[in-house]
Amino acid sequence: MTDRPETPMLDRVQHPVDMKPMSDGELGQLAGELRAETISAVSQTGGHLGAGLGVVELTVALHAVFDTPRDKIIWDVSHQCYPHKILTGRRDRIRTLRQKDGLSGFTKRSESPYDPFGAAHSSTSISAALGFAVARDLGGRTDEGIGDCIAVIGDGAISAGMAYEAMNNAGHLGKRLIVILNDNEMSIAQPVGAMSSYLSRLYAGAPFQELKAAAKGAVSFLPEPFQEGARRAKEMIKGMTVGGTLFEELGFSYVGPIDGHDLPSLLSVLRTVKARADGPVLIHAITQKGKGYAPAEAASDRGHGVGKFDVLTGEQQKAPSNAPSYTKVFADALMQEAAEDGRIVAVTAAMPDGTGLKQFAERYASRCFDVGIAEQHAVTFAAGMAAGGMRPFCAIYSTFLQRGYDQVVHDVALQRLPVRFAIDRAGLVGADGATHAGAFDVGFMANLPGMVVMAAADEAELKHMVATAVAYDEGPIAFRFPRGEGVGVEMPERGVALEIGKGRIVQEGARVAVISFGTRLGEVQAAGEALAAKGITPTIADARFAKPLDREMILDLCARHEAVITVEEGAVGGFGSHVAQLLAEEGVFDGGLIFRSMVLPDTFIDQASPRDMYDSAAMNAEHIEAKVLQALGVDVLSKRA
Ligand SMILES: Cc1ncc(C[n+]2csc(CCOP(=O)(O)OP(=O)(O)O)c2C)c(N)n1
Ligand SMILES: CC(=O)[C@@H](O)[C@H](O)COP(=O)(O)O
Ligand SMILES: [Mg+2]
Repeated sequence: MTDRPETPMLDRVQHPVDMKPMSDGELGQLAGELRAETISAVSQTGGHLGAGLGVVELTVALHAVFDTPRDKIIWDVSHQCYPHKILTGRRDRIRTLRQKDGLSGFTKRSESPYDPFGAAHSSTSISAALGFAVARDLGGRTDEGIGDCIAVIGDGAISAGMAYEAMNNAGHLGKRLIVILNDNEMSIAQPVGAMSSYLSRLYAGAPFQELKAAAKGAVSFLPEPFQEGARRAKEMIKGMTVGGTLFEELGFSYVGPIDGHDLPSLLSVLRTVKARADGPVLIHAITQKGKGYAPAEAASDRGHGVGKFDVLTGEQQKAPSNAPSYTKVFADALMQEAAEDGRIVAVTAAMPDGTGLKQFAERYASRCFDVGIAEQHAVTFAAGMAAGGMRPFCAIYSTFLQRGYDQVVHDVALQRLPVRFAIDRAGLVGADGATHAGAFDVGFMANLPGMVVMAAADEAELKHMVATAVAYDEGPIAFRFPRGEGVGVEMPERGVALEIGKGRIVQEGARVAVISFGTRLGEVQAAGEALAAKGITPTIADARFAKPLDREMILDLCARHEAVITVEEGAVGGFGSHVAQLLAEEGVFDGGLIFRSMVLPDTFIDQASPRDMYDSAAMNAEHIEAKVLQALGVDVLSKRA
């Protein structure tokens, strides 16, 4: 396979309508070329490879049978959408995936009418598709009209509660709705949980379709050649189980399992379902993540997320690294603490690799819990363990913790339970873009009574914060840290518990104090050096805590400086807002203090490198320098001249 494959059939497709005249044989050729083009594109951009490769045939079949964009295909998580993007007018930009000003790595309404619903967090597709179906039936309008509503959801994503809430509602409403369960027996890591085992049992050991094509309701949907087999299957299933599949009990017609790489079968089933469905239907397609690209098929994560790679060898480019990642520092520190304290347990919601807990699980199997994509449950489960005398660490990305917020409020904070929240991917994360930005956690955690909220300025601080969280049993405590590698500071042998609510002065200066919360500290220091060359030496402090604030330190800094500036990697409502509240309450503004707060702008920032994203947020060293000069009334332009 070359970097730019020959794609004569794919070259004929600008939009799905160009597939309509193709024969089934030509569609088969198209699928092969689409797979090659996907591999070629991702080799140049990096990104989510395995999931897209697993749905190539499904993507072709869906666009061949249905009439998008009138019919709505809603991809769950949508990390598998690259082949869909190639077929829907975006092939010319597919090599800009996940880059600044390029295509998003996920579906996005503003990008294309073929993306009727944006996603990136999982398990939303059935709810959204049902919403479209109800809108359709109530006479709602979109520019393209509304036809069939199709949710494509993975076996990992269907483990989340929201999917069941949606199926419960869909079964009750009885609207025509198509759900395709793309079952590749993989989440990012190995799938976990009873639902995963149930799905395996639905097809384990059985040939596709003829044996278990469907139980009762599904038979009528099947193409004629399958019906006799399905009838026989029904008889067999009757003998084996009480009632139908779980999906049928919820009110869906269940079709499957079918081989999701067998294009003729897929086309046949989709055409029949399109022609005959009169209520909710679930099609269970068995696929292979990474299908058709040996290095992805062989990888333990089936090529879930890859860097740029050599197509021929599969070898991925690795950026040189100067320091351990924050994630690794967290996980190592936690394992070190866990060796001394048997009450420490760890929880991840389907992200054992991403949170670093994989190693923890290997060493302390009985004390580490991957609960699947179930952040709400993860939080309350941790709360239960805390109530039961354990010291739970709930390791969740900032963006995914959003989903467990009521549980944080109602189950943890309200009961003052000592759950430790390790909030990874805080701040702007880069290629995953706005959906994955860790922008809001300081705001939504620090406003909760009794919650302690810390941010690590570097990897040594992170180690101390892990130790602080271990030692703190009075109530909930959270610490945040970003994606990517640390700054390379010297690391203590072991973390030391910090005094709760105490910051530190990093550099003494005059006139202006810059108080940093989190890893912008490096940029603040760089700004400090640039300012020193201009004759201004700022005092620099590391707040460590957004809650409780170090009132004494902050008020003292205000008393000793003309201007105070806060800097944080988060949206308004976070650290700076709490400082402003303190200063207002204490009447500090009445004395004429100049105060500025640097936060993320009030907009969702599209994907780019983290540095570029912070540039567009005006939060890099040069922006901090400019903010200091402006606060002090220094005319920046004439100074530069
Ligand atoms: C709410 C939420 N939690 C976690 C994730 C991280 N995540 C992205 S894809 C994925 C696995 C999805 O598995 P599955 O639905 O089976 O899709 P596959 O990758 O196997 O195609 C996870 C855990 C997410 N996107 N959203
Ligand atoms: C699609 C998704 O949500 C994850 O795959 C995410 O892209 C992982 O991000 P990290 O690379 O930061 O772990
Ligand atoms: Mg899967």
